[in-house]
Amino acid sequence: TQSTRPQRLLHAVQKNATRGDPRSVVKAIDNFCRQKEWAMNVGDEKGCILDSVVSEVNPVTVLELGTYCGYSTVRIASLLPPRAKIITLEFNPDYAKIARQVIAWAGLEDKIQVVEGPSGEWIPKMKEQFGVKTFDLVFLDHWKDRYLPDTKLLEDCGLLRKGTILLADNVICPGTPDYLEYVRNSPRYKSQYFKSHLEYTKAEDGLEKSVFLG
Ligand SMILES: Cc1cc(-c2n[nH]c(CCNC(=O)c3cc(-c4ccc(F)cc4)cc(O)c3O)n2)ccn1
Ligand SMILES: [Mg+2]
Repeated sequence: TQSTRPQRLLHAVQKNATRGDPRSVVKAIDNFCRQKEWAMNVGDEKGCILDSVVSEVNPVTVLELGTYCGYSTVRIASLLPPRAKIITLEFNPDYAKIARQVIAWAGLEDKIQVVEGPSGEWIPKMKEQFGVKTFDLVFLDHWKDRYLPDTKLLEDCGLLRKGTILLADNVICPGTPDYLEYVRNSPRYKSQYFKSHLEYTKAEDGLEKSVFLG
């Protein structure tokens, strides 16, 4: 039977990356997506902006919304201090299966928990299920129409603290206009736009970094 794109991406990792070497996993995925098939990873250009924000925040507890094949999960986890953890939510079970294998190839399974299911259902369970108090960093990279409702849900569930950083992918392409309007106009956030390009293309896209002011 025909393989899927995530399966072909995983095979490219297993063929070209070194086990236990997260940076080689990231490079193998970027090469596959640039030379063979486009895929919706944050990519290397926006990935460097992600790296700089993660290094600046030095988070202990990270929430990622939208795992896909685990590219940004591996990118973030490779920069975290030893006892830091990432919880990453993925809606599609086939993507989650691939992501777990990419994460294992990078040797980062101890830092990462892949959770399957819709963000709207899992966010209210974070405290009781995973013993989370508040998140230091939230990377929004899931369904674009869920960025705003899920940000409000995170606020209402007390999962954000003064200084929590929200970093949102795709705020231009595919675009998240209602989310942008909210974080740029709400007195509870200080926002900054990092102009870049849609992964592996010349189309404009960017990341929006927003600090929750409490
Ligand atoms: C827990 C939970 C998780 C999810 C969830 N899990 N996985 C995702 C993936 C979402 N990501 C995207 O759709 C996406 C799309 C594009 C794109 C596509 C086509 C184009 F032409 C141009 C750009 C580019 C990107 O960078 C993207 O990130 N959502 C959903 C709900 N609840
Ligand atoms: Mg994205």
